[in-house]
Amino acid sequence: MSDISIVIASHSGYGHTAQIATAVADGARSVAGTRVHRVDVASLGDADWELMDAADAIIFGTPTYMGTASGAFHAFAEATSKRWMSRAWSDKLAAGFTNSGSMSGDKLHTLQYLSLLAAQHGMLWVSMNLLPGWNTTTSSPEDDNRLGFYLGAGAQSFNDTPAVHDADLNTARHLGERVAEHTRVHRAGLTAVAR
Ligand SMILES: Cc1cc2nc3c(=O)[nH]c(=O)nc-3n(C[C@H](O)[C@H](O)[C@H](O)COP(=O)(O)O)c2cc1C
Repeated sequence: MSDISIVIASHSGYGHTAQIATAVADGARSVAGTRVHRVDVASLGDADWELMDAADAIIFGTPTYMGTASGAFHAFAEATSKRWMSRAWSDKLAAGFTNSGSMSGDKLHTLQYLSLLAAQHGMLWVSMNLLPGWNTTTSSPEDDNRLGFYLGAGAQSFNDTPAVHDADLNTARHLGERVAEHTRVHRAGLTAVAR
């Protein structure tokens, strides 16, 4: 089977979400036969759009600003409307991640927004399938999925330091790996059906 291609299309105003995006990319790359590309949705060129058009999967990422995706990400989402019209991204796999300053910070709304964007494009959304951590007296904030999101990867970064949390990086790697694995399964199924 030829390599699959995954694009991580993300924005980061101050660098935290970019670190989460790197972890998602590392997770995806850990699956043999996966080519991973990163595009910054705040400064897209023709080559970036071509990468997304050719990808088997697109993983959307954005910080949560004012309870939703950043302005730069929203501008990108609007710019995808030409692809919406032509159904260029239908049946690609999709997933999402977000990062914000508060533990909740209304990140769920951002993940819902990302999944809706994917649904508008007719994409196939990949959830976390990672049970929540840090929800018993014996568990720890170092657990994977410490914030308990199912729809996508949620990360929390304190506003006064560039550091991001190790557990969130692990959670992001899990998402990237899961998307890559399912993208390979999907590709194999398409190939089998076409025979
Ligand atoms: C304009 C703006 C709005 C923000 N709104 C929220 C918010 O709604 N919820 C939250 O938890 N944090 C909020 N934050 C904090 C950011 O989510 C946090 O600093 C995050 O780590 C930024 O990611 P970045 O470094 O990738 O830009 C906001 C920050 C900015 C600059």
